[in-house]
Amino acid sequence: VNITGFHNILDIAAEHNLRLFVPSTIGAFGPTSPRNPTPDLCIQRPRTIYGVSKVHAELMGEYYHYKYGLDFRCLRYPGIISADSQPGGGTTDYAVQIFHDAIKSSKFQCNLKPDTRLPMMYIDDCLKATLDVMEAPTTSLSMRTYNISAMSFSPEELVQEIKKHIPEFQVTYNVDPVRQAIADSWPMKFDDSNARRDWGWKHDMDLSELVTTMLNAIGSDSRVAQTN
Ligand SMILES: NC(=O)C1=CN([C@@H]2O[C@H](COP(=O)(O)OP(=O)(O)OC[C@H]3O[C@@H](n4cnc5c(N)ncnc54)[C@H](O)[C@@H]3O)[C@@H](O)[C@H]2O)C=CC1
Ligand SMILES: CC(=O)[C@H](N)C(=O)O
Repeated sequence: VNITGFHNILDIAAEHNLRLFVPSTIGAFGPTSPRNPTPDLCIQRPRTIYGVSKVHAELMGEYYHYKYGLDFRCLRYPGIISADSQPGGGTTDYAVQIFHDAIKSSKFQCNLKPDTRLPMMYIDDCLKATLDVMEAPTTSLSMRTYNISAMSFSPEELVQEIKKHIPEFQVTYNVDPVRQAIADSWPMKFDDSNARRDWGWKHDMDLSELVTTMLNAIGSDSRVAQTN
């Protein structure tokens, strides 16, 4: 999807003079990238095929832009958190599963170390940034691939915020060495100053409001399910 399928998309977009958006990720960086903060432009040697495919997408999109004039736009998303979809097994998805388990049982087993800091963002901010960059005037874009950021937190910080709502909430840590190694190679904090300067990016939701929003959304879904 990120490589062969993407080549097809590039050719179709160039042929039909389309404006093309491609999501990249914090995973497009690796252990030799600066991590705190990680700027837009720095070394990118990810050690996952996911990250390699995303760097490929960023570079191919920018090649088509400079070579063929394709209006390619790309955002590096942090871990995206929403109540609308089940976690898909990603390295940041502990930060989605934790809310479901907190509501269901007030217990959660975390697969990352308590101090593993990663950039995160609520889905509404992700969608806002995507629409904003797609509607930005071309003349405002000094780059074609931008970091965007909202918050960075660790599992222990997230747990403390959830405990403000569910004091009995209990967490145990059963670290998954594969996901921990990936997380330890990713940015801890994003520098998104270029996006904020060029096209006015600004996030709306911080950690405290994220926890309130997610617990309310999943809590109400759970009550509806019980009623049904
Ligand atoms: N969820 C996250 O935290 C982050 C996501 N991203 C990127 O955002 C994009 C979307 O991610 P998610 O929504 O989390 O993924 P997801 O796995 O939840 O959704 C992917 C969707 O694409 C569909 N799909 C798969 N193959 C397809 C194909 N050949 N043709 C058409 N549709 C196809 C799937 O049915 C699914 O609905 C991905 O490129 C991912 O790398 C980047 C950073 C963070
Ligand atoms: C941050 C990502 O790109 C992905 N969702 C993951 O958590 O692995």
